[in-house]
Amino acid sequence: MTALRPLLITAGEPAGIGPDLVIDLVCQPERMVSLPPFAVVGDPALFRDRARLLGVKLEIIEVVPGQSITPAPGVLPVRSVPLSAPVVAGQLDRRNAGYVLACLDEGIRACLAGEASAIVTAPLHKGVIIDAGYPRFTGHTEYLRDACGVDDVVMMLATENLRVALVTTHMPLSDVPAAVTADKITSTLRILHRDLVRYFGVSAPRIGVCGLNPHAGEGGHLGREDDDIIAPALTLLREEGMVLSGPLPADTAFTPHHLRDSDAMVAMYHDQGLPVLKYAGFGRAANITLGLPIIRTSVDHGTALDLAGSGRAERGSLDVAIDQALVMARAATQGK
Ligand SMILES: NC(=O)c1ccc[n+]([C@@H]2O[C@H](COP(=O)([O-])OP(=O)(O)OC[C@H]3O[C@@H](n4cnc5c(N)ncnc54)[C@H](O)[C@@H]3O)[C@@H](O)[C@H]2O)c1
Ligand SMILES: N[C@H](C(=O)O)[C@H](O)COP(=O)(O)O
Repeated sequence: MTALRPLLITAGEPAGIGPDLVIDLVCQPERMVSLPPFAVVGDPALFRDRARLLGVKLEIIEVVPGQSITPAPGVLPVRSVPLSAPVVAGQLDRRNAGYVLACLDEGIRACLAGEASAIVTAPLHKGVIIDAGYPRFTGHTEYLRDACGVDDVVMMLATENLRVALVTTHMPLSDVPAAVTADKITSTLRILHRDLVRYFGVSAPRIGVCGLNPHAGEGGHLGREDDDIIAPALTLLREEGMVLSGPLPADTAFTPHHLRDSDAMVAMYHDQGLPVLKYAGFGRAANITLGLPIIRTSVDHGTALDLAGSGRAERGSLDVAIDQALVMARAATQGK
């Protein structure tokens, strides 16, 4: 098997639990013997201070692009990006918003340059980045799309037996109906279909698609988008050979009856699909950005400022995100 290039993990919001999670990761001997080379992108001083707060003994080794070291328990390989301001665990500071984006930029650059096999992102705080002077920032997903120069990407979260992909992502609920266009639906489904085959080993994907309105519009009595926009888009894609069910009434789309026949379920908006996924597998799911020229996975949770530095943050989703990135990176290597 071809050796993978190093994996990069961005530590995300420095006042959140991202630093705690990567420190916890490298303290697990069984994880360290099973992982390929990796490095965390962030400020070494942040990890040193957080390890002290957590009462953890940590050796930090700074690595440069192209350098990889064999994972070892208690050793944190760091690709250094300097903080702009000192960090207090649990307290956001706008001055570090540029640092969070610089870490992300370094991960993207390294993946695009072929120096890294994938990027795994710990959570960032969208609000503090927007407040710091990046008004168009809405999340990693959209930032990665723009940084990688692609027209569209798909946010999919996956846990043991459920995959949920979204047509629309980070926008006010009031903007959703106008954003559910035929083009957006067809683009989402084409990206999802292609990446289920490419990265998830699903040779002939069966995809369920939720409607937008209650009871998928109740024949037009509870909204017209289901009949006028979603159904025709699905008809077009079926003519291309896709196996799709829907538009399904979203309230029953996630019942065993439908899930049994679906390799992924598509929701029209964030809180139509993600509460179901997080109910089914919070802490055991990964967030995957499909449609990028690079591989990116993330955790299923946010910055949890209330837990930063407490030692109570659970690492489960970071493990799943790392494992998912490695599966995808190996699939990409084999596909070449
Ligand atoms: N991948 C990402 O970058 C990502 C994902 C989700 C949310 N966020 C951002 O995080 C910020 C905070 O979001 P939120 O408060 O809605 O959600 P959150 O996930 O940070 O917190 C929700 C609840 O879950 C708990 N929790 C979260 N992660 C946990 C963990 N690993 N172990 C134990 N408990 C955990 C928190 O303590 C809190 O009670 C927002 O800015 C949001 O946009 C980022
Ligand atoms: N929608 C994601 C979730 O609820 O878990 C989260 O906000 C992260 O999104 P990005 O990966 O785009 O930052």
